[in-house]
Amino acid sequence: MATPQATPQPAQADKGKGKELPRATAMIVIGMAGSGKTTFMQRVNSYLHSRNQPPYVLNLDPAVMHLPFDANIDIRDTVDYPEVMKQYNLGPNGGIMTALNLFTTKFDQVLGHVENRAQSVESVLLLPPDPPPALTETALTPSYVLLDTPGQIEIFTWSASGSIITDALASALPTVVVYIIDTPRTTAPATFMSNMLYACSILYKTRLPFLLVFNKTDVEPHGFALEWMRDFEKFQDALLERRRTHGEEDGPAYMDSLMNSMSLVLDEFYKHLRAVGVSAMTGEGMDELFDAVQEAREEYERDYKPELEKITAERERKKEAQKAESVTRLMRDMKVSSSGDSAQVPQSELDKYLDPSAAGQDDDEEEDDDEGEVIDRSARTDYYELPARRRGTGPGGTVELEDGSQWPAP
Ligand SMILES: Nc1nc2c(ncn2[C@@H]2O[C@H](COP(=O)(O)OP(=O)(O)OP(=O)(O)O)[C@@H](O)[C@H]2O)c(=O)[nH]1
Repeated sequence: MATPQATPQPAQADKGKGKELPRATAMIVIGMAGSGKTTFMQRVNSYLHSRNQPPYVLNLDPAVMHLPFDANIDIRDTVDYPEVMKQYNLGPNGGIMTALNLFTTKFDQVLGHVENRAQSVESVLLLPPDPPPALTETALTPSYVLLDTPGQIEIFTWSASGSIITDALASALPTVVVYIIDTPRTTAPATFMSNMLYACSILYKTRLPFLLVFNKTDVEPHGFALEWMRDFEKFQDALLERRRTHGEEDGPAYMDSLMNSMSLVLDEFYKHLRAVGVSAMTGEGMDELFDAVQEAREEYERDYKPELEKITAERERKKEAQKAESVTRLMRDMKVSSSGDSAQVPQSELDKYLDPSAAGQDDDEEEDDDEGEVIDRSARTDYYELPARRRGTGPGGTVELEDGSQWPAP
């Protein structure tokens, strides 16, 4: 039977394979509005807590009013979404996009927190001085990093910040894209096809291991979807049947021939996909989900990691070349200025070329930076003294540990 502890300890599982993979697996949860992402996050979160494996949770939706689970890092702590809308005169979607862009500029800090917690040894350094006895080091070293994304799917999947966040995370941790589908709303062949095309576009954009999660199976079992994915003739039969029973209701008849052709094209795509059915509401299918995540992690290690390493090396090479070019340009400019033909290069300019991180760091700017600091709520030394409400424990049901602290109930 599948359990989340299937994630191997790096010391054993990855020994002898070059650089050790972090113990944690990142799950980026993406889905159409209303597909059940938040409920799914809550379910996965409480499932892992019930197995004494609290995940490390990131909320990237700045507009969410209420989070029914604890988030270690919450975009709302760093970016004030209503203020962003007001200041930049934006509507709700523009506001979410801008808030995400602003947060992305701080994502190196987020990665710092995540990487520290994902490595078992370093995580000890982040433990509060008196962690409750019920929470052992293993429990505080997450095996899973969960990332909840904004409800408006395109804001994450088709924005530069979404790509930056995905790429950065994938270069730090084994990462899996979890695509949530609202099963009851996918029973019409046309809707199913649209959803699959969207999934296909995300897969090709991220190039990461991909997992289709048919949610709400308590309302509609996902068997029909698996059948359509396995056998395109079954999908084409369903299309014919739908046309017979619904007539032109789903659109003009020529759409059917388009979908017929697409089902053939997507046949190859389906072969590379893992699909599971879950009910975020009842908790059904969680074991199969973690089996599939474990398989996806192995795929990351086998196929994606070597590719990523190649890209990273190439990027480093380009950066070095750019740096060398800047220095050459600077030296040329300095020669001109020392001959008295133009103004001297100010020291601050020199600093910029020689150490870009040191450029323009006066006291005021440092203060501004502190304002947008990314907060790891769980790494605060006074974390356990904070009232449960401040720690984000929502009313979605909690369990009390031996020391009296609250965690989301399974
Ligand atoms: N029956 C059933 N309902 C579900 C399930 N998962 C989610 N829902 C319901 O679906 C609705 C949407 O769920 P959310 O978790 O808010 O969906 P979301 O994708 O986060 O929504 P946005 O944040 O708007 O994108 C809610 O009414 C949930 O109660 C499930 O497994 N079964």
